Amino acid sequence: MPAKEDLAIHCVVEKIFYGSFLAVRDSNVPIQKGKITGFIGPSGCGKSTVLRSLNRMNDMINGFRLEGQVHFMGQDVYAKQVDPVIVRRFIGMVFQQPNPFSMSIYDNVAFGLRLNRYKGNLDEKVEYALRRAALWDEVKDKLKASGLSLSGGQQQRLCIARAVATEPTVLLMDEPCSALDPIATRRIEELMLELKEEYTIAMVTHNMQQATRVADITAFFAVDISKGGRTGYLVEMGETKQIFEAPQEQLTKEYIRGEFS
Ligand SMILES: Nc1ncnc2c1ncn2[C@@H]1O[C@H](COP(=O)(O)OP(=O)(O)OP(=O)(O)O)[C@@H](O)[C@H]1O
Repeated sequence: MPAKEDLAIHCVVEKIFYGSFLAVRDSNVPIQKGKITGFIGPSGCGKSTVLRSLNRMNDMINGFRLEGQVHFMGQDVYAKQVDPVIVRRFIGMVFQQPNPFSMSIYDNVAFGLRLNRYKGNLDEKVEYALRRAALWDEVKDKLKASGLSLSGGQQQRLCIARAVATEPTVLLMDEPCSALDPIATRRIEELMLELKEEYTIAMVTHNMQQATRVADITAFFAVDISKGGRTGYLVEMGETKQIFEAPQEQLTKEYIRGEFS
C-alpha cells in the first residue's frame, strides 16, 4: 500500500449498489499522484462503476449507492457539504465516445471556464488547453468551426482540452480510445504519457496492450458469481510490470493469459 501522501485519491469500496443489485464489493483502490492507473478486467466487473465513483459521476444514476469512502487529497468526496460540481472541477472526466458539445471548438474548451466564472484571459487559457491536448496546431486557424466537424481522434483530444482547461488535478478516462482507430489511439496514448507529468490519471481499458503501454499501475477486477449474483471486486493491484509478468493471483494469471474474457 503506497504512503498516504503519495495518493491523489484513496477509494475504499465496501459495496456499490444499483438499486438492490450489488455491483461491486471489497475494492481498495489507491490512485497514486502523478501516475497512470489502469483498470482492467472482464465485462461487468465494475471498472466503470468504480472509476465514475471517484468524482461522483454516478450520483446522477437512480438507485446508485456507495458504501465506503473516497478521499481526494485527504477530503471526503461524499461528505454532505461537498458540491459534486466542485469535485468534478478537480477530478475531470473523458468518456468512451468523444462527446464535444454542439458549439465551436473555442466554446467547447471555454465552456468549463465560463461555468466557473474564470476571470483571466480566456483566449490564452483556451490556447493553453488546446496545446496541452496536442490539438492547437490542427485547429488554431478554425477555432470558430464546430467541434463536431473534427475527426474522432481530434474530437477526443478536444474533450481532453475541455477537461484540462479548468486545470483539474486528476483526469478519469473511461476507455478513451475504444471508438478510435489505431493511429488516433496511439496519439491519445502519447498524450496521456505527456499529461501525467502534470496530472494524475486513472483509466479504464479493455485493451491489455494499452495497459502495458501506458499504465504505471494496474488494477485487475473480476466478477464473483459464487453467490448467484454478478458482483465485481478488485483481485489485485500493483505495478503494471508485476501484474503482467508476475501476478500474485491465479485469476489474474488466467485473465492475462487470455483464458477468460
Ligand atoms: N446504471 C446502471 N444501472 C444498473 N446497473 C448498472 C448500471 N451501470 C452498470 N450496471 C451494472 O453494474 C455492473 C458493473 O458495470 P460496469 O459498467 O461498471 O462494468 P465494466 O467492468 O465497466 O464493464 P464493461 O467492461 O462491459 O464496460 C454490471 O453488472 C452492470 O450491468
